[in-house]
Amino acid sequence: MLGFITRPPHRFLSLLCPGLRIPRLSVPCAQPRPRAMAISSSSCKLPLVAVCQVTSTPDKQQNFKTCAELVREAARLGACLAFLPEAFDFIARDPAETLRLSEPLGGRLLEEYTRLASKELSVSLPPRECGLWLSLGGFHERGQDWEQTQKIYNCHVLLNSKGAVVATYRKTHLCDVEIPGQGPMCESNSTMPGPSLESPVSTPAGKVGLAVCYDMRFPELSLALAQAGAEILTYPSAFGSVTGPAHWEVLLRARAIETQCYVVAAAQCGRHHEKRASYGHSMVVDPWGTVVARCSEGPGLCLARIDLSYLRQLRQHLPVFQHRRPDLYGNLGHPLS
Ligand SMILES: O=C(O)CNC(=O)[C@H](CS)NC(=O)CCC(=O)C(=O)O
Repeated sequence: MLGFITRPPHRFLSLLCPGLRIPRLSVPCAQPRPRAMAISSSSCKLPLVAVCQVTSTPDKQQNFKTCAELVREAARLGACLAFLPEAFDFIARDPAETLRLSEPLGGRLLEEYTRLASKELSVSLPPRECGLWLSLGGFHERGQDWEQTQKIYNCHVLLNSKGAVVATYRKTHLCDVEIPGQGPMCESNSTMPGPSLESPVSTPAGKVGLAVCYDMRFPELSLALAQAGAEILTYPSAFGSVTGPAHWEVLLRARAIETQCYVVAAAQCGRHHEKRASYGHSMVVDPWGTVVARCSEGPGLCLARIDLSYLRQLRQHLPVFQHRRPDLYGNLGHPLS
């Protein structure tokens, strides 16, 4: 069976999508393929997810336009769940601007996204089995304590296909780092750390565990989510351009291998303004650690199918969760409350 594990059949479903203007040809199952790429009709029924890559700027309206175009494209291509990166709403020039541009969850921007997610069901799209869910990976949220703290939360919001907020997770590890060559990041200047983890959420693609960007450096969090039932871990990001080449893919693949989850990482890319750029390289990693989809340079999206029977099989063949020794090192990532 090892051969099966190292070359899972769904590996061939990975799609490399060259940017926003995806040729229709890259739609899975939409065209004849060479034999090695053949997709059985049953794999066509596997849920398709879309990972969107953008370059947010301080211009909220323009950012929404770009994201909405990608989300519509994802829906048209048959995705049941689309992922947007951290700071999909905007990337500001300084903490004061970040605070000024922020909104509460009940504000206008989320209302627009609600309309976007739910509208996609009713307009003249081809009928789909699933609606379009949206992972909004890192909304600058004015929380209930805004008046007292004058600080925001970095909030990962999950909308269902009716546009309802089904889960929120507020980034718990804030990125206060000074990497030579990258410019200092001090997220806590404007942001409060979230108080708790969020239990994984059932979606049409599988059970999604919510995290944000810098959280990926803390395997305790991913283990906690996996032990709470996550099948897909999400790390919407705005990763730095120095740490990116060194750590991004290694961390994401490590999180996928050790939790035996799919890992979906929608990323910011390119130059946001004169002071800031991000690494890009949005990707989907399967539970074996294979990168099954990745975005090319610049704004765009890539697609991947989520095969939960493969995930379960892998967990049976390689039962690391049964081999843990909490008696030696404690129960890292103990179950969520
Ligand atoms: O600033 C905003 O508006 C949104 N937040 C972010 O972009 C955050 C904090 S500055 N970025 C990261 O966490 C990058 C982590 C990273 O690059 C690493 O772990 O190496």
